[in-house]
Amino acid sequence: LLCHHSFMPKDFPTLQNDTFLRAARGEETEHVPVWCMRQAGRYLPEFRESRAGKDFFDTCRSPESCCELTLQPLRRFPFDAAIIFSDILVVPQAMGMDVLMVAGKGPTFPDPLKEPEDLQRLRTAVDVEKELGYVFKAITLTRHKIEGKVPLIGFTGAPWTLMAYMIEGGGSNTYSKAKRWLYRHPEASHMLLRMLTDVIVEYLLGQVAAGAQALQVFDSHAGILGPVQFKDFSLPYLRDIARRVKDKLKETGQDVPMIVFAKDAHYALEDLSQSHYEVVGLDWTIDPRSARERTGGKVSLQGNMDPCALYSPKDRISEIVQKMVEGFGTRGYIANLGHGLYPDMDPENVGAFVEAVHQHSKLMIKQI
Ligand SMILES: Cc1c2[nH]c(c1CCC(=O)O)Cc1[nH]c(c(CCC(=O)O)c1C)Cc1[nH]c(c(CCC(=O)O)c1C)Cc1[nH]c(c(C)c1CCC(=O)O)C2
Repeated sequence: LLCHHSFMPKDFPTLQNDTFLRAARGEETEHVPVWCMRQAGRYLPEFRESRAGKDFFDTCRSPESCCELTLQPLRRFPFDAAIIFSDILVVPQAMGMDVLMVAGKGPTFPDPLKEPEDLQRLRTAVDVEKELGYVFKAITLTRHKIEGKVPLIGFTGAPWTLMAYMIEGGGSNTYSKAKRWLYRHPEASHMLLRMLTDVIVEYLLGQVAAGAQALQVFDSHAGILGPVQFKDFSLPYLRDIARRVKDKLKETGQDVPMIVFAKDAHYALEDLSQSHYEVVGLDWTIDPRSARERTGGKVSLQGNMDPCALYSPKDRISEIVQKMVEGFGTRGYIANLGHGLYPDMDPENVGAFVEAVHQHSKLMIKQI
């Protein structure tokens, strides 16, 4: 990896707002930082216009488009972080699988993995620079164009979540095809999860070399696993990813905060808080105070307003935010939603959410 990226000085603009990075490390801040999952998304008319008539993954492969879409929400709202526009399914593509984005249906694999023999179809040694270099280019370009306003977050899907898509061939209610593998083909499952982990580690390191200042790992389908299967088929790989990325970055004196978001995995909160990630992301099914207790102040927390609370009138949003910030406390806390924004949400209410986080937290911090 070193020889590919050669760590050329990229002369990035100086970071002016490091609130998000400080909160990730549990340091003092003047306000609670805030960003939203899917902040670059279809709820913005300018996003819909930029995306109109273009294939989703073609857009992902255009660094200029990714840069523009990443910057759009920052022009409207004082978010404290940006997340690079891309998708978690670029990793299965890099391993040789076809993935299409079908309007009204979502991601679709025309030829999903059916049986363990199908693993032979996957590329074993993935050259991430060759297959995913377009993401690295998008990150470098965006890091320049963001002009140091806020940090840029890179991301990946977690091994279990990607495995689930590769076997299901798309979204599912039960994920029974993917879970069938876990019960019927545990060894092949572990082999696939190991293959994904190896690619993900290189992919995240490439994103940091390209300019990502924080990394989030999305285990969106963690909730479909129970505690026993999560411990066996997800947690070890999440830990391995953080450990290997951090060890490698340490060699070059870099320190990039990592966030793990295992949606609906409340049963795993204690384990997640001891899995080498600085930040644990939470969905809205977890009470802020109990999340603090259960993680014992070992990590920063991120989340977790129910996205649907954004359908409330603005004064109600402000009250909900106040309770949430009081529950988490202002230290070691990054405000976010418990999952992504939906396409029918009102941008004005997103603005009200951001403003409420800043307002309430500033007052609370002054009173400490
Ligand atoms: C599961 C998952 C995917 N992609 C992602 C996840 C993990 C987060 C989560 O749990 O939601 C991650 C993701 N996808 C996208 C981002 C960009 C950054 C951001 O959050 O603003 C991120 C971080 C863009 C996107 N990825 C997608 C869109 C919308 C489609 C479009 O722009 O045409 C965006 C903005 C498409 C996508 N891609 C995926 C789905 C389920 C969908 C929605 C399909 C649909 O509802 O029709 C897979």
